[in-house]
Amino acid sequence: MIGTKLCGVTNPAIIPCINACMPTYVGFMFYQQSKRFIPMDAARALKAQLNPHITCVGVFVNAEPNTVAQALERGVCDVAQLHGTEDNAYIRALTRLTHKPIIQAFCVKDKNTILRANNSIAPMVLLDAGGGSGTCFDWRLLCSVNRPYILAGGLAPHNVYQALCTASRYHAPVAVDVSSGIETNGVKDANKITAFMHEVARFNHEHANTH
Ligand SMILES: O=C(O)c1ccccc1NCC(=O)[C@H](O)[C@H](O)COP(=O)(O)O
Repeated sequence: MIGTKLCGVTNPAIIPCINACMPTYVGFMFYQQSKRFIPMDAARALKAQLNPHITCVGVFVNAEPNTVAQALERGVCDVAQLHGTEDNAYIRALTRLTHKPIIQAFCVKDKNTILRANNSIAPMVLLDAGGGSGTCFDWRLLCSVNRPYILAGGLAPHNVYQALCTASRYHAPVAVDVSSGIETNGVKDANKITAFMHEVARFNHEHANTH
């Protein structure tokens, strides 16, 4: 079963739709320069309204390890996604402060990015095109992946099924991540969320015995 991560949630009005769809993860952007930035107090309030079986991911860009560890330890989020230039030394420093799960994001440009992701000491990597940009990378590069990963970057209801078909020829992701593709005019859109989740469920149903 391939999971789902709905990223950049800021609006309490979308929570009933998310609870009805039951994604694996919901992402909160704690990077102030992001147009999807949400303060930690507001994220905590949204988390309290989410079904407790949904895992909340805090997205950070080159934040101080202490800031990330505190958000995890105080329960603002369950998992930290590192979306800047954090390296293995940073991850070692963070894991001295917290044992909570970490996802390291990579903006895939070429095969070299995939090789760097393969060598990450983070328990999970997210392969993206550019943070929240709505653009895809060349999915054929996934032929070089040799570890569990989350697929991101320009996914949307119209292309997520095809992305999963292409990725699964090489190495299926554990989950797909989406942000821009479930928005209309910068706001999360219940119809697009439902359509995205439906497409992933369709793939899972049709490939039930192959992953
Ligand atoms: O979403 C942002 O604004 C963002 C800004 C800076 C770094 C990361 C950001 N998003 C992280 C995510 O996990 C997005 O879901 C991922 O990049 C995919 O975004 P999209 O291509 O828009 O689906």
